[in-house]
Amino acid sequence: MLLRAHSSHACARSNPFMTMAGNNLPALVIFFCVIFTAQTASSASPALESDILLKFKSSLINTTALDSSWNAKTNPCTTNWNGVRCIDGNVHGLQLEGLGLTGTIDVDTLAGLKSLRYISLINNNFHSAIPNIWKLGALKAVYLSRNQFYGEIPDEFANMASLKFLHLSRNEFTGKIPSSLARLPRLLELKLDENQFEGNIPDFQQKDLRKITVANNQLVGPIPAGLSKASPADFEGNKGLCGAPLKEACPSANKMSTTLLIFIIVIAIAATLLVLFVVIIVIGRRRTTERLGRPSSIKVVASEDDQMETRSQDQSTSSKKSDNANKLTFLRDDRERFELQDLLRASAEVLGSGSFGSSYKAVLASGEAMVVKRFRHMNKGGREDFQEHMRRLGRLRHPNVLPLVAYYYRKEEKLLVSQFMENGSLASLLHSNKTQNQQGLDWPTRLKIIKGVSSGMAYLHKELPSLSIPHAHLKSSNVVLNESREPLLTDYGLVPVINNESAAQLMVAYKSPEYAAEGRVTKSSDVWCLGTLILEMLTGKLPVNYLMQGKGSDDPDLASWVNSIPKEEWTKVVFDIEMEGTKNGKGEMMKLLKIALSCCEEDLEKRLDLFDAVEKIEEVKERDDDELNSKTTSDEVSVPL
Ligand SMILES: Nc1ncnc2c1ncn2[C@@H]1O[C@H](COP(=O)(O)OP(=O)(O)OP(=O)(O)O)[C@@H](O)[C@H]1O
Repeated sequence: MLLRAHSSHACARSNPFMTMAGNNLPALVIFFCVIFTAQTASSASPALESDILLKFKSSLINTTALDSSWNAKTNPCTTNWNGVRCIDGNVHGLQLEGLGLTGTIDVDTLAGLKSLRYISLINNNFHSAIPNIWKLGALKAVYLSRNQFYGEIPDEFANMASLKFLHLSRNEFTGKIPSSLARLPRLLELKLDENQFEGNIPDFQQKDLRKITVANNQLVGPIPAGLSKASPADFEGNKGLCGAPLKEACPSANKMSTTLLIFIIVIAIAATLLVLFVVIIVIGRRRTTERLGRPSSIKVVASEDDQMETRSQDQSTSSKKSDNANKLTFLRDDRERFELQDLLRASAEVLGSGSFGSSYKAVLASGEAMVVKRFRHMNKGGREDFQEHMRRLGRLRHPNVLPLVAYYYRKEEKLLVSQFMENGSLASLLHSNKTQNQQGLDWPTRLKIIKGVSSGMAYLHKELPSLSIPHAHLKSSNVVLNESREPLLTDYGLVPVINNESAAQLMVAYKSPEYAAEGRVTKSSDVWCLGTLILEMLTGKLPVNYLMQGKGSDDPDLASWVNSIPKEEWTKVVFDIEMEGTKNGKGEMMKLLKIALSCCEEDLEKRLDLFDAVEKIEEVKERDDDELNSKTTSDEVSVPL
């Protein structure tokens, strides 16, 4: 309607016949105007969205990053307007991060985008009061962190019934935390840290609220009981806060009541018992260490297990069950077996502490090196479900999938054992500082690794079709390289045994845009991880945001970073300088870059399917393509995606 009115108006204004001829309009002009009006009305939706976006942009300042793609003559959803995300041809999200934007955020204009569900303006230079985003009642996610928004936030969120994610970290907000936030029915994540909020924390009771951080503000008073199980770090830096999960108890208003006194006595007794218990454990550990004759990091595992063993030796009535308790369960018949004790006796070295626990390298007496990874968050389902799933993983055989050799089950902790790969992880090869003699990874090697990884992924998706997401944790530290630098996937297929909450917090597929927007991962989330891994290999940049589990960094993901650079500059800016030695092949790199971007499409319907992605990756050649370069510059290569 709006557009139709505009068009008629424009027709009337711009046509000299109409003003000059008054009521005697020539029939041709009327005909032309009717046709023009009807045509523009029939294509109302996309044109209207471009008008709205351009109006929104007109109140922003410093929009150079948008100027080249935000073009009135094009459709924002079919011509990739920078930062505009679409679903079904309608604008679904605005992701304008790290672009140096400032000026006014015209929320009233955005209200015209009926499909808009999320807006991210992270890391810009906005310096104003908070925009009245509560007028956009259908938003699911609002990210305004790392700007200079200031002042009090009005208590106006009551109508945002769909809001799941609100990030306002690192601004200059003052005043109270709006209590209407505590009543939002679908809120999952609220980040208010590093502002100057004062007063009490409202009584958040939403049972689905899985993350709230108010660290480094000026809040006071007791932390509401509903948040007592959150991490203490999320409340630190507020001098006046007290109560769990912080250590500072809240002072009582009256005299200390008898109940409190009894409570303190009970705590004191419990603490004494705890100290005694710790002393016994320490003595036990010393005995174990003395018995084995050397200190080693894997003893952390060993000490508990050895105690179990000592206990079972002491108890002459030990049952068969407790005999089995110290046994490794092997998943393969095609290799020599060893005992848990062999691993414990072996010389051990800590490889690293990952998100789930530590990994150790243990060299057996035979000289073979194994990796033992401890998992602490593997309690989903019972022992039988766990064993069944391990057997399933143990049956997998593929040159790019590191076989699971054995496992050890205890309720509190599990150990997974696999073979150690001498060439280490792809992450360390890509990102560790190189000595003068060490060469970086050249283009053919990178392409070989990407092909191997995608082939392993296709195999997992084929063999584990019933898993909601067959890998779920694909990242460069979970790709290890054998002696010929063939890649092997690790830490795959674990979603059925990892606790839901830990999976959501720790696994990289849960950092995908669909999880942020809709709280779900799918098989396509693996494709997003594959795309991100390829971008990491092509750019040499770490995907910091998800590797840090969203902590301490609001950096854009790699795909958004690449998309924020004008296409003409991709060959100069995007590719890792370590591949500079590659004389030709830029066209092939460009093909792979485009495939990776299609794997990282936010719109699940547009994102490549895993098998299609793998097929396209297979088609990229390792050739040194003189022929290709003589015909076309790398920027002109068009990929049929
Ligand atoms: N089989 C292996 N051979 C050689 N290095 C390995 C092997 N398995 C793991 N590593 C390396 O050991 C280090 C620690 O691995 P670990 O899996 O504990 O943590 P991570 O991969 O960094 O994180 P996450 O726990 O999220 O998977 C990593 O650098 C990893 O690449």
